[in-house]
Amino acid sequence: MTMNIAVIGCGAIGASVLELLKGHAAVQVGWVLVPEVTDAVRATLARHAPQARALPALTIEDRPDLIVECAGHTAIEEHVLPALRRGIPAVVASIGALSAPGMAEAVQAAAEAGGTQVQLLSGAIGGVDALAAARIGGLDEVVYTGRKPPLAWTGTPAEQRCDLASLKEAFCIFEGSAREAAQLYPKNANVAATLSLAGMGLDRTTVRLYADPAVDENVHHVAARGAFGSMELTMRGKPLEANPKTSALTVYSVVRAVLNQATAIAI
Ligand SMILES: NC(=O)C1=CN([C@@H]2O[C@H](COP(=O)(O)OP(=O)(O)OC[C@H]3O[C@@H](n4cnc5c(N)ncnc54)[C@H](O)[C@@H]3O)[C@@H](O)[C@H]2O)C=CC1
Ligand SMILES: O=C([O-])CC(=O)C(=O)O
Repeated sequence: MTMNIAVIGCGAIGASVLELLKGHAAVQVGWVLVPEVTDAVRATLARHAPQARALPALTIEDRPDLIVECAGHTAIEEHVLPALRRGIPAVVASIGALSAPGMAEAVQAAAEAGGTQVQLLSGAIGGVDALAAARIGGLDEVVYTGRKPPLAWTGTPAEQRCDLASLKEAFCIFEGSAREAAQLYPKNANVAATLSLAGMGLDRTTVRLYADPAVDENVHHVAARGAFGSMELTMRGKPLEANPKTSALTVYSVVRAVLNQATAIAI
């Protein structure tokens, strides 16, 4: 049976997800939710998902089997909560949205009210499975360091901390909790929120963010220790051409999650 999904967002991630799901036997994209149906959105749909309807929100008649959020923090309140309340399951990329006061509780309440589930994606990071398992035994420390080229921090508070264009060496633009990082850098610190929700929580996970002219990838480093032992992981994610803030692995993580819901064996 074909699963009929709604994709929220048609930017760098959304468009690539549509491209990868194009023609897939198990999944059809029936809806693409965007604030405005621009020429760029129409062109993307014409290329990759001509069967999909682009609209600003689902109507009560629209009932996808799954909604797939790859839009931004505001999409959680706008689209994910109402869908969950209607019993439509969701997969979510903008995990940092759960750092806003009351939002994690609101997501949980909406899923419980609808008798459904929301999956928080691993996105640009790996090792979330290990960290979430390690949490069961007890964690003592989780430290996340995110390092991106200066350009990836344009349009963020980093611009007030340094002159991104003239940086000659790595500059620490943020040090603090994952909660604060996710609030200040909603397009760059979703990974920090994911690791903290899997591990020690938004307030006890140490986060350092760097603008680093020496890297041309998005470098994510996690160090954790606890009853299980310790782990250390470095991801060097290639940025998407359409958005240097976002690593390509995020797209593959979205597609993996969708296919895992649509196929007999999930991995
Ligand atoms: N978990 C992870 O590892 C990562 C998560 N992300 C999340 O994914 C989001 C999207 O990333 P990109 O595609 O690179 O961004 P983008 O800026 O290229 O595209 C965002 C798209 O979503 C649309 N959009 C924004 N707000 C919306 C709303 N409330 N409802 C419907 N559509 C909306 C925009 O119009 C645009 O089409 C990021 O803002 C971030 O929250 C991004 C990178 C990694
Ligand atoms: O895509 C990435 O490298 C990570 C990212 O932007 C985020 O954590 O929000």
